[in-house]
Amino acid sequence: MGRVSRHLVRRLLSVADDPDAVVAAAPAVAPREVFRRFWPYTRGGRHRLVPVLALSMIGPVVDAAEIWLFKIVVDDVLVPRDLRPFAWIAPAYTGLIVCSGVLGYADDVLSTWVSERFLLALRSDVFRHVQGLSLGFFERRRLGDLLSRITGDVDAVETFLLSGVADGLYFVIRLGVFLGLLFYLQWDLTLLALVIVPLFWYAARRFSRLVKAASRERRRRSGSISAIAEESLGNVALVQAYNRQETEERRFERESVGKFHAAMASARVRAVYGPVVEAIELAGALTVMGLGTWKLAQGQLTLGGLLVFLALLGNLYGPIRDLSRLTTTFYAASASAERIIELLDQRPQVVEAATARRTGRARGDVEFRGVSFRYPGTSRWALSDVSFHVAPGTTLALVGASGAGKSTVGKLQLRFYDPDRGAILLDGTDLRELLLAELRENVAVVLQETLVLHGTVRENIAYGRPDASEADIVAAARAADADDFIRLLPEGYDTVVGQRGRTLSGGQAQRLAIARAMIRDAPVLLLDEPTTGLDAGSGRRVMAPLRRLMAGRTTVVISHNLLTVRDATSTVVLDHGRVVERGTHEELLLRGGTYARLHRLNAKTGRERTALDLREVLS
Ligand SMILES: Nc1ncnc2c1ncn2[C@@H]1O[C@H](COP(=O)(O)OP(=O)(O)OP(=O)(O)O)[C@@H](O)[C@H]1O
Repeated sequence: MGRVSRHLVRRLLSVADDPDAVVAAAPAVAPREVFRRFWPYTRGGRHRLVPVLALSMIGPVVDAAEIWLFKIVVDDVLVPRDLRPFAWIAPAYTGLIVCSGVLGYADDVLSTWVSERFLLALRSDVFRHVQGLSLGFFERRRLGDLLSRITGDVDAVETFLLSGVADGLYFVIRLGVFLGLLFYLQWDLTLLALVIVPLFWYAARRFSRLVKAASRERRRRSGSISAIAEESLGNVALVQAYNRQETEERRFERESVGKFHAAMASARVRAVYGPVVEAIELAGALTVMGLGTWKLAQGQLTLGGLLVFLALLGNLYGPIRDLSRLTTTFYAASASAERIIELLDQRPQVVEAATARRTGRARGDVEFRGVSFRYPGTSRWALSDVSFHVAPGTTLALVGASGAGKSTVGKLQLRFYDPDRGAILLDGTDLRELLLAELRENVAVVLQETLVLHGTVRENIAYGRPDASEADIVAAARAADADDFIRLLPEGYDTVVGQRGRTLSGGQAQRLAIARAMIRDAPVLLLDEPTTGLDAGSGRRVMAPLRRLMAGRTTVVISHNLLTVRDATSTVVLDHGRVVERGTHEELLLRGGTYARLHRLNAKTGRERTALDLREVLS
């Protein structure tokens, strides 16, 4: 091929590059590795693979028998014009068709069962794995892309491993049956027919590489499309309030167009591949036909024999062509497999020690001992040498300007991350030596963002303790001052609150979260700005239930709200990740440091304070 035409072909089949990708392509993985990784998921259905294969063997045998009957029709009925053999040929034909119908049905049902079982096992495992990853992973990844991998890409792995392999074996069996028959009929013609096989393989290899590139791009774009849809629709209020619909549409369209181009590139590859394969096939058939006709003229072959040979040849080239086409399908599916493998290769940053201890219910003694922490991939210390101690049943308030590291303390307390230096202790035991589930059982959280699930009010409260009784739920709601408003909802405790509690007010959602923490009845309580986002009235209303919740528990409260901070047994002031002051409210005021300054500032701004001031100024 000349240089110009080679360049033309490359352009025709190339996939456009995208320098500012929303979702990056997963690293390439060799097909053998893909098999090694996913073969174990066939465990549940492996015993049924044997009948599936046995059934797929019968198909080609039936087809071969049909062609053989055709030979008999030509040589024994048509050429001698003798109708007698037809009396047994007709029922034999019918029998074969019925037989292949029944077996085809069994094959379909069984192979679908095996595939779906595989998908069931793989999808559940991928979900379980992703759910077990640390918070840090989710803070860096795009949710939409994860969803696209768990749904779309998992399906493609099935193609790679089961349908693909089953089809491959089926084609090999067909190939074997027809090749055997052809050799039996005319070994020299058969050898001649096989001359083109290397050409098939060469074409398949060249094309499959192009198909893989296009498929990778398609899957990556699918991930980007889901990611953008999830982000735009998930923040629809922001998008609409700021009239950003057009920008979002453009972003969405850019990825959709990218997917379109990738799909077109893939179609072009396949469209070129089809005729190339046909040309190779034709070359083989013509050569065979030439030699066959010469043999017919020489009387070495009957007409029926030649016709059957050509019919069988079509059946031989079929599976060869299908096998080579299968390699392109394989490569396309392996692009998806790579995206799943990349997910499965993610290790949780926080791992439970093999020697993790069972502690049962903690007393609630919390200590940070010289804790320093940097978020993965960042160079700034979010916390530097932070130490404090909270005795059981007491309250520690964490205050400081925005970005000082307060929420980070909460994340470390829940062991969403491990400190780089120092240790966090619960009842004197390093958190890294505790069972993760047990640690979290001992800590209840109420966060600034309202964590409300799509479900009924009852389900949302019982999320804190799934075995809670109806009486427990109502008691928790009462203690959280939520019972009154819940009863006024259209269906009371059975009212469905939208995702993230969209059908509730901020204060109501917060009280629901308090009820959930209440029902959990954990010895340690973590409150991250529980009154932020609420107006003065709602904030005050939440205070009483909060106090009830805090009573008798070790509480770490991150707050800008004077009411919560004043109640605290002691207060720690953080600045740029360091503890700059500590003491009680009065001590800190007397000291005249940061706390006192912030307090004075707040007194000045008084009622006019805005949400922004609240982040900078302690109230
Ligand atoms: N997931 C993250 N990855 C990287 N850096 C982070 C991450 N989360 C927080 N940070 C950084 O760590 C620092 C401390 O953040 P943190 O959320 O603890 O502050 P904060 O005191 O709770 O602030 P605020 O009062 O505004 O909630 C900030 O500089 C922030 O940019």
